[in-house]
Amino acid sequence: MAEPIRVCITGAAGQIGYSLVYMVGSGAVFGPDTPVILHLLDIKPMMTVLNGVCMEISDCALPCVRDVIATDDPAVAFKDIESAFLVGSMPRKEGMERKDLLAANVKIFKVQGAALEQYAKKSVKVLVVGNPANTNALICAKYAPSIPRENFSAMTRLDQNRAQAQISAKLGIPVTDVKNVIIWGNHSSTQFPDVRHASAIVNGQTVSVYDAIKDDAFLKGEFITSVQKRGAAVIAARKLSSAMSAAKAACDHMRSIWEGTSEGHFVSMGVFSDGSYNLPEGVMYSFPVTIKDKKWSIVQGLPIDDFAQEMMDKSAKELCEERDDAIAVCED
Ligand SMILES: NC(=O)c1ccc[n+]([C@@H]2O[C@H](COP(=O)([O-])OP(=O)(O)OC[C@H]3O[C@@H](n4cnc5c(N)ncnc54)[C@H](O)[C@@H]3O)[C@@H](O)[C@H]2O)c1
Ligand SMILES: O=C(O)C[C@H](O)C(=O)O
Repeated sequence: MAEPIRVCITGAAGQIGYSLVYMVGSGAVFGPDTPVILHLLDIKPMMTVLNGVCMEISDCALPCVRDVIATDDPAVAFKDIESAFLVGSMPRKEGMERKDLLAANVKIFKVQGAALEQYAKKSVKVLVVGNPANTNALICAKYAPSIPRENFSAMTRLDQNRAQAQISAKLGIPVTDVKNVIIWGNHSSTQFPDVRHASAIVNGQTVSVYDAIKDDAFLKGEFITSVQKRGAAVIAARKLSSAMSAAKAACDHMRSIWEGTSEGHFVSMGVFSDGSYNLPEGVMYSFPVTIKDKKWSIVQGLPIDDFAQEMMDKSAKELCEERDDAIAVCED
């Protein structure tokens, strides 16, 4: 067996944490032959609950789990970690937008950025799940200046998975036969789920999703809005925000970083914008990326029509506003 990897999960006593600790412990992210030492962080009042989670991890008898450290101290939680899932923060309730969480959550990511700076390995890969995820990731990176900013990313993989699942249902094909669906922009209702560059295997042939569906009105209308509003639909139904699917997406995201993307495939994640596709720099924007040796590169040169550029710009504008609000909150 390989050397163990120290992996931190924040908000480990919460809903997403409950699914995520099991998935990471079962080898779904770093592989069945890589042992993990789980560093589980939550706040002091949740330590009894977290203790119960630890009992259950033990009772799962997971072969990959070498040790579990449960704590309310970021100094302990982030010590020498190589991978971090930053989940711990408040979820939205029915009727709220994710950016309504900014004032409550962004300071958590300021404090945790500073703690990562002090205690984590400089090579740590940090995935921000807590909402508003793109802007929280931006702030977290800002307060961890000695960790390369490319090591921070925000989760839009759940949106990608949702879009992929919708296309597979529409075409009546397995979800694995749909590839290269893109999520552009913010993990919010301004995101742009884009299938212009996606392909699918239909009757044994690889075809463009656009040509296979042949329904411009659906792809520019209902498809986009249903992905944009899926999180709210789950909250309306469950009275709680998505958890199992969010944990699965977080695992997919981190596994893509660890394993890389395969030839001809790309995935979407919120990363530092370098101004590609005429979008503003200095925000965490979800782009299609390929990944090799744990480093992502934005897929370049995709043809973008006027409809797409308008959608992409709208989400960029929202991210610039969120960034300015977040900086103001942190400097308060
Ligand atoms: N990016 C995405 O696709 C996506 C998907 C689903 C949920 N989310 C977000 O993930 C976050 C967590 O959702 P949940 O359903 O697990 O919420 P939850 O309330 O069930 O759990 C959150 C946990 O975080 C803990 N916590 C709060 N502040 C903390 C801190 N400073 N340090 C460590 N832990 C802290 C809480 O005590 C709680 O145990 C929310 O912000 C939610 O909106 C994002
Ligand atoms: O919608 C939410 O608030 C939770 C999460 O971001 C989701 O997309 O399900």
